[in-house]
Amino acid sequence: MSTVATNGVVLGVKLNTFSSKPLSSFLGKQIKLKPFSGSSFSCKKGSIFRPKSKNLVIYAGGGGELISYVHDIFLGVGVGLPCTVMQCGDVIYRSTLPRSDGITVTVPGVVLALSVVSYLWATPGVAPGFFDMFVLAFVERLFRPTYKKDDFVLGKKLGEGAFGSVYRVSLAKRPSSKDGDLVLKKATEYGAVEIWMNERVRRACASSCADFVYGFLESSSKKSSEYWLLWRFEGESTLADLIQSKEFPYNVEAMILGKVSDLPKGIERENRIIQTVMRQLLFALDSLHSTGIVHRDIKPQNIIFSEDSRTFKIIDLGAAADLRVGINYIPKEFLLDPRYAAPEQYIMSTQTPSAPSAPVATALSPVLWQLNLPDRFDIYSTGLIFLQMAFPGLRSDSNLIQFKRQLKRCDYDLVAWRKLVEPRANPDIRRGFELLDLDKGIGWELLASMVRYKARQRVSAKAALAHPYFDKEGLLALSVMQNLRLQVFRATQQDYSEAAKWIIQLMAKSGTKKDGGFTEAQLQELREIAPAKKSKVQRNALASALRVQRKIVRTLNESIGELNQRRKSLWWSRWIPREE
Ligand SMILES: Nc1ncnc2c1ncn2[C@@H]1O[C@H](COP(=O)(O)OP(=O)(O)OP(=O)(O)O)[C@@H](O)[C@H]1O
Repeated sequence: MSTVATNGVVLGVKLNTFSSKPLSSFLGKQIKLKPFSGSSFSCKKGSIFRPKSKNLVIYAGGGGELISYVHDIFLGVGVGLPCTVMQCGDVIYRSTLPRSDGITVTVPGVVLALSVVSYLWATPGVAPGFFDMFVLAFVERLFRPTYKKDDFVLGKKLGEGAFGSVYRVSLAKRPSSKDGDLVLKKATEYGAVEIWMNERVRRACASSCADFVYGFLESSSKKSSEYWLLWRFEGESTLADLIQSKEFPYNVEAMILGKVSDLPKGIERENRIIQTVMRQLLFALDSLHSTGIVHRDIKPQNIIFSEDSRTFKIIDLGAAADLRVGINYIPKEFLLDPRYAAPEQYIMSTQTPSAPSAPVATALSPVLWQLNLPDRFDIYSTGLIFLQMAFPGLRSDSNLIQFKRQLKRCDYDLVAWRKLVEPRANPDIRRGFELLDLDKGIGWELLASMVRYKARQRVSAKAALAHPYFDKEGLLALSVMQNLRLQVFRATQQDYSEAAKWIIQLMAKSGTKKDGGFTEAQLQELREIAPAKKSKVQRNALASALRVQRKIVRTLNESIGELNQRRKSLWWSRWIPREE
């Protein structure tokens, strides 16, 4: 396919009416054609074309094929590939061409357009990200109120972490406002990341996280510069405070519903309350993940109850990673809370190179997201919160850590853990299993799909929200569609490694040419079975070599990550306002 409006080598010319030059002088010459009006005209290679204003008939072909191919592809989107939508014959005369009467929709065109749109909108969303960064963020900056250090009157200290202190504050200019209707965090480290994440969240899914007001770099103090972050005061209690109370979950019921339920106290009522908390949590997480942010520090201490909206919201985005542009791509080990962290240390495989630059990271983000499923890190932590809500015995730090040790000994298999503890369980543990076993064990099923060793086998926040556990009437009242959904959910939660083994066995015939199938050696490769045991000395040498190799790869990855981090911090920290 070639477009005559591009440059090319003249393959043949034919005098039509009049020409002052001999025909042969054009042959094999590199010529430059000026695009004529409506230059989107194209035709098959070798076909003859007669420009209106010239007397030459030119065989199109030669150079410029690549440009014209790209040109044709773009023309093809939604319009159809040129010669499939134009009635191009072998010999085309412009005057005989049908006049284009708008866009002609073709199947390949629609498929191509849909594929491009789905890629651009797939999590974490390249296209919405582009709009967010270059339009929404810009417009927001024009209209948002700005603050500086002297605008605040500090109140009570709410918390002090390793990376900053948090205070209730009020505005100095508005003495009438109730003391402390704002929360201020003075962050020494990770403040810039937190400002970035909070601004992204405010634009994309404001209801998921605490209501962020403003963040800036305050460098006027004698100490090293600090990032100041400002939120609206959401409420007094975090989920950690609430679950530590003996009254949990009844203390949450009144807060969420605004009244106390008439139902008698018991596991059914408790289950309802826990369901509501889990639904709110998963909803917040789903919104966060849909916009490409992974929190990485989900724990009851970072879930605040918003008194205004009567919902639980997420706070503390200092350890979050923005997978849309690759900020905080490689996590810092010490940021992860060992009590709630998933077994994998990294949200992205260490084989995934650190994103080289924001545009490349953005363009690749849907692929990297699907390859690594980084959101499942938060799902594991949320599963542990679910577990703590169901089992009061696991609410203390020491018991949670002991549970994690037990689970590790059971190869992170929650079903195996249940088999281990249930026979000798105390009444508290037994009550927890009873609660999860309501409605044919639908709560247990959801929990087990969240707390899994392999990230890929964990359910996503969106899929968890669609789980029948959240249907008010319980499993017995499920409609046909809901039952179908449950079956689909169960099918997607299967571990297919056994099925894969079975298929491999089926494929294993004799491995001869006559019977077909794989040879034993080929099967060995497919099963990824370790090669036959080597001698002890050989094995030791091999193991040491592998260890060294892995260490080198890990160190390289981490250093590249660090370097990129520093390089990247240059571009995105320009978005963070500084105090004037
Ligand atoms: N928007 C808010 N409304 C009400 N309270 C808040 C808000 N944000 C934070 N807090 C309170 O401040 C405390 C500390 O907040 P945050 O976890 O963000 O700080 P941090 O310095 O990262 O703490 P840590 O290092 O302990 O995690 C929270 O536990 C919560 O009680």
